[in-house]
Amino acid sequence: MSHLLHEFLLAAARTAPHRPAVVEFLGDDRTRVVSYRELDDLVGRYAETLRGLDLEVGERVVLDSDTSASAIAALLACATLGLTFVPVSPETPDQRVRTIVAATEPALYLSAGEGARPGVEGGFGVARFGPDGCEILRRPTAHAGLPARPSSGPRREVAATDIAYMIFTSGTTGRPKGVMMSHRAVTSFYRGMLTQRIVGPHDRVATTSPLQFDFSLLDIGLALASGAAVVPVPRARLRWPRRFLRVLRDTGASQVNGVPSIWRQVLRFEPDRLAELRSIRGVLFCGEDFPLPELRALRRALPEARLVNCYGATESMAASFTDVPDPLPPELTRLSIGFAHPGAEMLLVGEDGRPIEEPDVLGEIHLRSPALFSGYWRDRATTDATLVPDPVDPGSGRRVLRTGDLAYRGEGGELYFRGRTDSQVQIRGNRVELGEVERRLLEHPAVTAATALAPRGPDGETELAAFVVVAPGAGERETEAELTDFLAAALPAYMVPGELRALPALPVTANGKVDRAALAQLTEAAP
Ligand SMILES: Nc1ncnc2c1ncn2[C@@H]1O[C@H](COS(=O)(=O)NC(=O)C[C@H](N)c2ccccc2)[C@@H](O)[C@H]1O
Repeated sequence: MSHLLHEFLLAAARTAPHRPAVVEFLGDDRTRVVSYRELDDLVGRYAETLRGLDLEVGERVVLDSDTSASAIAALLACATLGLTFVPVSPETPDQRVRTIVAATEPALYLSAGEGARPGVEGGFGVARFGPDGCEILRRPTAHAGLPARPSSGPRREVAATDIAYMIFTSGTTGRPKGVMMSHRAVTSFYRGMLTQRIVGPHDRVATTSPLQFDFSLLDIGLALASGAAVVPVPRARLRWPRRFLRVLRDTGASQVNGVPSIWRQVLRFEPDRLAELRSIRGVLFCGEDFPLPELRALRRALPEARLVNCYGATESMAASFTDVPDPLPPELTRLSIGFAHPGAEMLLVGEDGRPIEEPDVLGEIHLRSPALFSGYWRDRATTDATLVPDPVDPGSGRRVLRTGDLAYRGEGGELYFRGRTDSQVQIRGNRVELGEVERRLLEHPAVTAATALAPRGPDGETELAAFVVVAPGAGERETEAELTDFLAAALPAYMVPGELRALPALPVTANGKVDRAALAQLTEAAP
């Protein structure tokens, strides 16, 4: 199997060209199937058009689209030419696209729509792509960003260490960081993922994440590397439980991947309709803790499905795949993130820099893996703070990924996620792990989802606040009052939120994670 992304993902085009590679939902009862042969042909046609621009390996291409057969062909065409694609999607605000364009100085803006976003200026070329081909609307005026190569001609050979894509994550500093992932890192991760045998050639993998989120790239890799089909779920259909389930039914989806929040409204309002979808054999989720009451509801609706908790960061695409216990023991209060996929290792490191082997001791996860990113784009300092010397042998020169995630080991050595290092807050001088407040809230029978945060109040004091979603039928106001007592009965006073509110739903970010910044704005402490 090749170390190059496009060869790795199109291998099935040679062995099973007629099998479906992408199944697109066109509207109720109407789908469009694109075979591996057709996908491969589209990649070839796009690559031929892009080759005419005479770009060099390593130049950037901003790829602006929803997930679709054409978008998959576009990213594979970029990979074929060694062009680094930078995926953005309709959820990416124009301002953020402008920031990404300014940072990456792309040679080309490749869009499924009408071209570059309003206000996005630069010497880059503009091209539009679709099922019928790729059309150059404006040639690049300058190949920005690459040092001139006086001697030899432009670089054409694609090496596995070339950067396949760059994903911009909103760094905690607020300035987005460009995570550079090489062909070798991505295909190494895909190999590790394939050992889990999550899907086979007859599966149809529903992907619900926007192209700007690398979860979508995991889904595309999982499907295509397994000879299965990708089923892009239109984003607008995710918000309506019945419409979402209709897409899964009409496309014959057998695997459904997404962050926990995609299930929230389905489990609340349409659990029975979900239970009717016998074709669903597997669910994979990632990105944040899946609230256990909701996970139990998912298990009840899909008793036969394999549920996989996938943990990891964009800097290595992911790191571990852990099956949710079946049945889910009633007394279970925490989900394991298990062990790293074969070929990788998650170390726990204490504050003293020493590796932790014994159970029940909190440490920071450090990842050893062939899938590690190549660094943050033009940000050496942040890269060096993240790709740190191997804690087992600092003098060796080897580097590992410092994840910023806290965890502890269970009796069998398996890991349990315990929040981010920056989710440890000090409340009136006491250390508080926000996850602990959330877990206690989730133990209340009326609570189905909970988020705790510690916004800084107007007086500079850090106040504890919590937001919950209560089960249908549980009164929101009385539950709020009851919950404060429920927490006070189990937690020290400084861990009881001063503000506790029930919401019909938790706000989520474009990637579907709970939007803590939006919740902080709702608190009384907000300026
Ligand atoms: N299963 C988890 N439980 C609990 N906290 C988690 C979990 N998966 C991540 N996280 C958290 O999310 C952080 C990573 O955030 S991220 O860089 O935006 N990347 C992602 O969220 C998605 C990630 N690249 C990915 C893509 C595809 C499959 C799996 C994972 C991790 O460091 C954890 O803090």
